[in-house]
Amino acid sequence: MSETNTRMAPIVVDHPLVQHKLTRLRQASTSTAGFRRLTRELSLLLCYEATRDLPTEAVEIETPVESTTGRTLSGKKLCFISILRAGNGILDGMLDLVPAARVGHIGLYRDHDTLEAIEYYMKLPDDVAERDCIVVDPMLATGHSAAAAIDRVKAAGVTNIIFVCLLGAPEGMDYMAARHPDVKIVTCSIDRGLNEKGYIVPGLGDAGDRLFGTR
Ligand SMILES: O=P(O)(O)OC[C@H]1O[C@H](OP(=O)(O)OP(=O)(O)O)[C@H](O)[C@@H]1O
Ligand SMILES: O=c1cc[nH]c(=O)[nH]1
Ligand SMILES: [Mg+2]
Repeated sequence: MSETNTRMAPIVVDHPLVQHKLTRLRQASTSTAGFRRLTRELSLLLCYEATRDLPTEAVEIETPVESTTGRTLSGKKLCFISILRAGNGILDGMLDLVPAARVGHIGLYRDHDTLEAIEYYMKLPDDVAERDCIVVDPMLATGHSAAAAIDRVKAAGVTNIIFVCLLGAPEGMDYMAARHPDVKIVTCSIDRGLNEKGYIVPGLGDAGDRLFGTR
């Protein structure tokens, strides 16, 4: 996969709280309830980073003491897009921080043999093209799922997209840089690579199964 010059550098959030929670999340001994809670907490912290460059505007307000000028969010409204099913684990924390955001869903699963993304569902808000979008999925392994989801989001007319994940592999980072160099990636870690089954190593296992207790 050739590298492009316009590749946007990924943001790896190395805050001590993030790294502590990520380590607990990785541990095989962490329960389903613990995994879900840690994912939600990490999502809040990732959302904080992903929204760092949102534009703001000055507004005049009255505090109980005097008039002052504050800043509020301006510009396009937000839409979170969850890649089902594991993306829903991230969505909860994001919505805690931005409760007014609209939400889209794209259903994809990885074919275990080919590692290609197979689509089974899509529902985006009617006005998605007028919004900035944050696409969420805990794992960026080969990058096939994220790239396929972002193809769909761009086809719906969205021009400003950020991808948020808990873990990325270098392979997925390269694939995204080639397919969607304009998309900023925010993650807790870029791990060593992929194993022969396409799992991130050291990773955290199958995020969907660990979130929903399906295996
Ligand atoms: O980068 P890739 O190689 O495409 O792998 C990442 C995808 O794999 C996982 O989903 P999975 O297919 O396990 O579906 P699930 O969320 O329903 O468990 C994960 O949540 C990503 O969507
Ligand atoms: O390690 C991985 C790779 C893809 N999907 C997961 O859930 N985990
Ligand atoms: Mg899964």
